[in-house]
Amino acid sequence: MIPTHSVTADEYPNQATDPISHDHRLDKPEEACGVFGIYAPEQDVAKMTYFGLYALQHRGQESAGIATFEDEKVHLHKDMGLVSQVFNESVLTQLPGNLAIGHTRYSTTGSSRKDNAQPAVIPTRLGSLALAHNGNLVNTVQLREELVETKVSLATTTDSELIALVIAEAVNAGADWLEGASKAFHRCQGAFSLVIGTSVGVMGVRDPNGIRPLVIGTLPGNPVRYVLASETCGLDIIGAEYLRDVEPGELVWITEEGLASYHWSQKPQRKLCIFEMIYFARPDSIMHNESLYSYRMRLGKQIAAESAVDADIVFGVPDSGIPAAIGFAQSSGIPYAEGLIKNRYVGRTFIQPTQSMRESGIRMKLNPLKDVLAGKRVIIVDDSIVRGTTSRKLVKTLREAGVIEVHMRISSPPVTHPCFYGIDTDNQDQLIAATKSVTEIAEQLGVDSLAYLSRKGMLEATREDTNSFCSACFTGDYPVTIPEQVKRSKLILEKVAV
Ligand SMILES: O=P(O)(O)OC[C@H]1O[C@H](OP(=O)(O)OP(=O)(O)O)[C@H](O)[C@@H]1O
Ligand SMILES: NC(=O)CC[C@H](N)C(=O)O
Ligand code: SF4
Ligand SMILES: [Mg+2]
Repeated sequence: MIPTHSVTADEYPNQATDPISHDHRLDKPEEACGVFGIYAPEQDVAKMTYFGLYALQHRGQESAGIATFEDEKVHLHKDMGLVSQVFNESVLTQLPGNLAIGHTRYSTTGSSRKDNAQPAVIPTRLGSLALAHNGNLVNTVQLREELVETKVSLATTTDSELIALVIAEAVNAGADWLEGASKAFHRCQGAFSLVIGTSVGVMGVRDPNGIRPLVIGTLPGNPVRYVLASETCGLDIIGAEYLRDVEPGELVWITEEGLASYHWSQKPQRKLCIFEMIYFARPDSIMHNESLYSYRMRLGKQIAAESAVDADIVFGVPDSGIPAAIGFAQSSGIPYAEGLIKNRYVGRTFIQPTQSMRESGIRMKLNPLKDVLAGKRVIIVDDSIVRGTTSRKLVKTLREAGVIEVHMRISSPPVTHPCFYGIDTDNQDQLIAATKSVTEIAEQLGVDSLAYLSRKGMLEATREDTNSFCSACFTGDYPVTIPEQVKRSKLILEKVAV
């Protein structure tokens, strides 16, 4: 267990100790986070938040934190590590309150260190606010400059703290919580699904495009109490029932009076991240009234229809490639088998911060079943190829295990563009499909054949309006304009207008 300590909001540092220029990971997105919020005075809100974060652990594994509000008093505990390492029974008992918010982080703006862990707690004229953010702003530099100009001191190098500070600025200028928050959101550009705690209640907010998910649940009992979570798996774990999504451009305000809804943005236009559906969110989470497991199975069926090939067995790359592989097997009639066994104690390799950690992580994580594979023609299905690290290693491993033909099928299109909204698909020059054709990638990976899913197949399989998704990492068509200087940091191969 990692030793932890609890701090009150008053002890929270408010001096900038990590100037922007010293932070090598500023504006270098890596992943998306998990957020959770609950208003339930009759419950142990810290413990409920702990369980909610536990279910959202796949969204961020660097740090975790919980803030509870006990009337005017804020209790905050956060540290580096997994939820199970940061919290234990005795820490949780030091977090009493009527309401709580929580966060699991994968840093996207600001380095991975304790000061940058969330929730961010900021004092205001109306008392403290605590904020947990999933997403990534694209106007961080501009916001930071505006705040520095008004002599606001920064305690962290995250974009999330800036959101909290602009809310505080509006509140300190005389606005109430709701006015202050909606004023502040107009200054933020990019992806933000937020859960905000105050002494009065909990807010749930989504940016006008609803790029990152955020759902509302209800707890059984009288009066009805409300819960917010990044995904429905965060509701299931505490026995809350899924009510609905927070809508793009919506603010829900959960207090003793119940839940009130406000539409703070005049121009909401839904652009949910399609990568959440393909890979990032948990397969047991519900989006559009069905599990992502079902959507991913349909993707597998679709790629089987688009790129059939003869083989002896089909298997998926654990974990996230499995539903699509099952769909492929069902549709093609080729038997599904397990070809790789995953060491369940190794997490997501895609989200490791360095390439060498990713490389060693894959070997530790996946081991071939030689007796199943030897002498076979195999179809291996994965949800995505980003840098190509996983596939390159796996093909080598399969050949060593005696496989005679490797046919790789990917249940998404080639990733050609970086993400600026909170998932680390890396700089453009690191994306294998940004510089190579499918034939060249197949050669580099050493497969007998390689096929990706079509963009049309990916979008139509959602059974939703195909315009209601962000799919910029497959197209370069970014729904929220990226400032030129931010573009230049990652769109290395494109001609960026200056
Ligand atoms: O081309 P790459 O850069 O290697 O990235 C793509 C791989 O990373 C992800 O898996 P990961 O192992 O991170 O997580 P999972 O266990 O949820 O599948 C994804 O499912 C691909 O397998
Ligand atoms: N991955 C995320 O959603 C992280 C939120 C925020 N941008 C941070 O870096 O802390
Ligand atoms: S660019 Fe890709 S990963 Fe980023 S939000 Fe859009 S679809 Fe998701
Ligand atoms: Mg994977």
